[in-house]
Amino acid sequence: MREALWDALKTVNDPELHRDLVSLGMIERAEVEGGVAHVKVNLTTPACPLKGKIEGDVRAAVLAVPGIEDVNVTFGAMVRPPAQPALPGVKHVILVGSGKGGVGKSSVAVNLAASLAVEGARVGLMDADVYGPSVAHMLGQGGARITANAERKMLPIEAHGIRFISMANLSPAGQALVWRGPMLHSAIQQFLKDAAWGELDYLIVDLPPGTGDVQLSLTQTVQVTGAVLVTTPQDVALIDAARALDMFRKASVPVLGVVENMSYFVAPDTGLTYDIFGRGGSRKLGGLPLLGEVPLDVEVRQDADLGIPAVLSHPDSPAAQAMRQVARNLAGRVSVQTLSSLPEQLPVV
Ligand SMILES: Nc1ncnc2c1ncn2[C@@H]1O[C@H](COP(=O)(O)OP(=O)(O)OP(=O)(O)O)[C@@H](O)[C@H]1O
Repeated sequence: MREALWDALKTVNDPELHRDLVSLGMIERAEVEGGVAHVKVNLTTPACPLKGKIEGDVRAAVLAVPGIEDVNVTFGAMVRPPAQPALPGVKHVILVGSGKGGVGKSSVAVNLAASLAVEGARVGLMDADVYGPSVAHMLGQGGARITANAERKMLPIEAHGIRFISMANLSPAGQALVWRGPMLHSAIQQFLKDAAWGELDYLIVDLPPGTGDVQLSLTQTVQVTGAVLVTTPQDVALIDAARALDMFRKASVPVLGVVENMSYFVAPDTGLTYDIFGRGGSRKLGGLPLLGEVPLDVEVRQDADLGIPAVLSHPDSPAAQAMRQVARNLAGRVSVQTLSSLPEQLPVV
């Protein structure tokens, strides 16, 4: 019976990886007791966007085995590291970039990090937007100061389940930075390598807008899993987003997808939808996977100013729901990219 159960599980494919759950090492436990099958699936990310589909497929395949009357499916999750992890203890470094400023890149980075943390992932957030660091403010920690541990490594600040480091927590408030390329390069290196990040599944990096020194430094300092491009749908933002896309491609950084922010607006009084910047415009960006369309929502702005990500303070709002879906889709893309480059038969984790 046990063998028949495993054979049935071999027929269930991960919908994105198009490989069966057994060869992907995702079945942690599969037993039959008194006609009831107990199956534990170890997902490749706690933020798996296809958990419901996988559960349905497992149930259907297992219940087709003669003698099995019921099935109990449980889930665990472990984010798989790439063949070469980004930093010791850090599995994936994900850059969040934009061509144009003010399109909501930091808002997306903060809400992405908070969403992944809510799903159960260990998440860090590095504010590499050294000219306009806003992450600390958006997490309600603008006044906090970074301290060092006994090994003289910077200790990330913890807020809302996220460990983060921002220049805003190092330099006196309100002072402009006038650093040039080499100084920026060493600051970025220190943020990455001289910080006690600990064990992280995802380190999200909020880049400055555009295509400059910081972006280059980052891609040269660590093995980056990929980048997310944030844009609004209007042409003037898309032109700059295309430049950022070109930069990532030249630096051999895979672009995992695009987030269309301020995609549309639903009037709270009438319920009418307005495509203020031309919803769907980001599809013009050369066939990149669309991770999600986030509406303009006054709560996103208010919550950022109050220092609590919208996905935490207004989880049911359409913008928060869209951000949560962006995070799941991103986590799915990271898993696909990581597992498609690994060998045929993977060990069970
Ligand atoms: N979906 C949204 N709905 C409403 N307001 C938003 C939304 N996204 C971002 N904002 C607001 O727009 C402004 C710019 O957002 P944010 O700072 O995240 O952009 P950015 O692209 O990181 O900017 P910069 O170029 O300064 O780094 C902020 O006031 C933010 O609260």
